[in-house]
Amino acid sequence: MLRRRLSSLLLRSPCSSSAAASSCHHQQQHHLLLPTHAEKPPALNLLRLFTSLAGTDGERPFIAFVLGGPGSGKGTQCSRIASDFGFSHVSAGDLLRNEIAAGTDQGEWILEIIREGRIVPSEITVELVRKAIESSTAKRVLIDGFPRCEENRIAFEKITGTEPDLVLFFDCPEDEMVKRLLSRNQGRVDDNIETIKKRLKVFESLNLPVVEYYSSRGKAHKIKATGTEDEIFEAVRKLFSSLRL
Ligand SMILES: Nc1ncnc2c1ncn2[C@@H]1O[C@H](COP(=O)(O)OP(=O)(O)O)[C@@H](O)[C@H]1O
Ligand SMILES: O=c1ccn([C@@H]2O[C@H](COP(=O)(O)OP(=O)(O)O)[C@@H](O)[C@H]2O)c(=O)[nH]1
Ligand SMILES: [Mg+2]
Repeated sequence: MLRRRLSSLLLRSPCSSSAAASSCHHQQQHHLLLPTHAEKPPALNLLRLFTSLAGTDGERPFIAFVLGGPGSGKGTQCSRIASDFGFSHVSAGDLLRNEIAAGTDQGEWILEIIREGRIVPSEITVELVRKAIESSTAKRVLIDGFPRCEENRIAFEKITGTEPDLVLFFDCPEDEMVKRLLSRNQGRVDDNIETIKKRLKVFESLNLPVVEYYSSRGKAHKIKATGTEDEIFEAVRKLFSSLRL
């Protein structure tokens, strides 16, 4: 059943759901990132694969993707994992907000996508994430809030030639996520009820399939994301303590 759903997901266009259709309106221009099985990664990217994710000792860092709905507590728990387990914390959302803060045309365009709760094209995010991993000196890296959809995942894996070692999934009920986002108070353009509703739809239709994909490969670990921050971190700590890092 899961396999049937996965294969149908992988066979169809990565942005074919209604929520995705609007999120990937630049799909035509990004044909190189689409997951046609016959397609080979561009030579330049293949070259990068051997240089960009390797540290000075020639090994890439341990990579954990941290996923969960908006407001599920990804950022909060990532900070704690980073300080207790020596991870570098790369937040894809923060990387995009840095682009906005830089005041470029591209930043303005990203702002509109975020304001509408849509997903920024992989071409931009994968490069930001790749550069952040490359410039980190840490041996362990958390990628918070990425990949957001199958297209992101496939583009990342193609361009970097690597898969995450672990995927953490914070499982949180929608009403709790909405409550947390409405009281986050960070002045974010997307923490309003209209955008939150769209983000929840995008999460369910596009991000959950990524979690299912990694579940089917035995890489995803689900953490119950309700309760206090401390309670949730206890479950996280157990998992990370059991890893051979
Ligand atoms: N366990 C928790 N209980 C209540 N509020 C929480 C909990 N974890 C995080 N929060 C708060 O909820 C909001 C969203 O958390 P955040 O870590 O930013 O989530 P995400 O990165 O998944 O959107 C923040 O204001 C944060 O302080
Ligand atoms: O890989 C990513 C990460 C984030 N976003 C955009 O940035 C917003 C905020 O992401 P962030 O992870 O900061 O939100 P959170 O889930 O933490 O509330 C998302 O809704 C998307 O519009 C994106 O397009 N691609
Ligand atoms: Mg966050």
